[in-house]
Amino acid sequence: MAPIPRSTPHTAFERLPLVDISGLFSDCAARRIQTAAALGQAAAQAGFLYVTGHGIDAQIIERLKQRTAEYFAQPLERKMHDYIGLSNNHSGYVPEGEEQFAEGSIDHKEAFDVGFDYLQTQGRQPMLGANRWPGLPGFKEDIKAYYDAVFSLSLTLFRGFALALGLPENAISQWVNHPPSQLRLIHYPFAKDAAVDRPGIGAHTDYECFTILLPTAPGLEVLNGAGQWIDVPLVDGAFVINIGDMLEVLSNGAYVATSHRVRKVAEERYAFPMFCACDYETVIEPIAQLVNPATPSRYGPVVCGEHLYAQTLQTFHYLKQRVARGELSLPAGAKALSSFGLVAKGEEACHAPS
Ligand SMILES: O=C(O)CCC(=O)C(=O)O
Ligand SMILES: [Fe+2]
Repeated sequence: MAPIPRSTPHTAFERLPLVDISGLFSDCAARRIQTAAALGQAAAQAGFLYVTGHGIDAQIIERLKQRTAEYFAQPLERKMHDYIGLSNNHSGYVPEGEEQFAEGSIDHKEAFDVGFDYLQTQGRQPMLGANRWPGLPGFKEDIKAYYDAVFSLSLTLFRGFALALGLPENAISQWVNHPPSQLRLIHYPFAKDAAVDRPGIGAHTDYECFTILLPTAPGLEVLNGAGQWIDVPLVDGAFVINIGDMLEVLSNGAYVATSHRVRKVAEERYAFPMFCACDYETVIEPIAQLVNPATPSRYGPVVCGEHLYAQTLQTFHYLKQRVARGELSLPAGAKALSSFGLVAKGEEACHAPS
């Protein structure tokens, strides 16, 4: 799908807006609506914002950071026991170079991908099943505690975005029961004397509805409406939220997926994006109430899980090999990479995985 003009262009913001979302947890509908309006305004103007008042326990966050640092400090051969290519549902360790968006471009990062941990046998999908957990003591418990906390926050945000779009509060969250939403634990090593100066992650938009990101150091940059890359410094106690391709489609372009990238790190850095999707079989297309003669439908439908899987099949080495060997094939009508969202002109266009 060719990029289309934005209905709501991003502004030339110089810093990300900050929204205190504590009002979304209120029993008072008027307060929820008021807070949702602030959330919607930031989503429309920048597509990227800080949120405070999210209610996630600081200890859960501390333990996530600690377990992640312990995990990546292990020798490579140990981490390769958890190699993502050994899983049936795309969870596990992602070594540097495993994921490639364009020939020759390798991001300087390693990751561990954690899925919804869907334990039922019925309804399993390529990106929805039981996680491949490493044996490291405490890892599963502490990472799962963070996943569950952020998943619950995502439901509150789904309701907030629905309200902000003038829809019933459950208009989107009704499709979020056991989605292929992935939490990535990312490690950007700092190699002061590295011969090759490689960026952390090239410019991209995220595939899903939105991402709840926790970074541990600066390095993230976001493209504003004037085409400038804006720094995202850390704000104590805040998460960074960004709109992804699928909320752009559901909102019929009211919110636009914002391009972002991670520059070459100046210190060791970790980042924890939680990519918030809808259930696998959800048809992602502009929500009917947002389509009218003044704002006709701007996007065709895609099936949520199939779209994520198709993008992943085209970027992960182990999956590309399985496709090449004829063991797997792209879902019918799969879109090429970078089919949604608007990426920086002249930048290598790529999408982050999910
Ligand atoms: O490391 C970060 O701050 C952002 C990571 C990111 O954009 C991604 O994984 O999609
Ligand atoms: Fe991203």
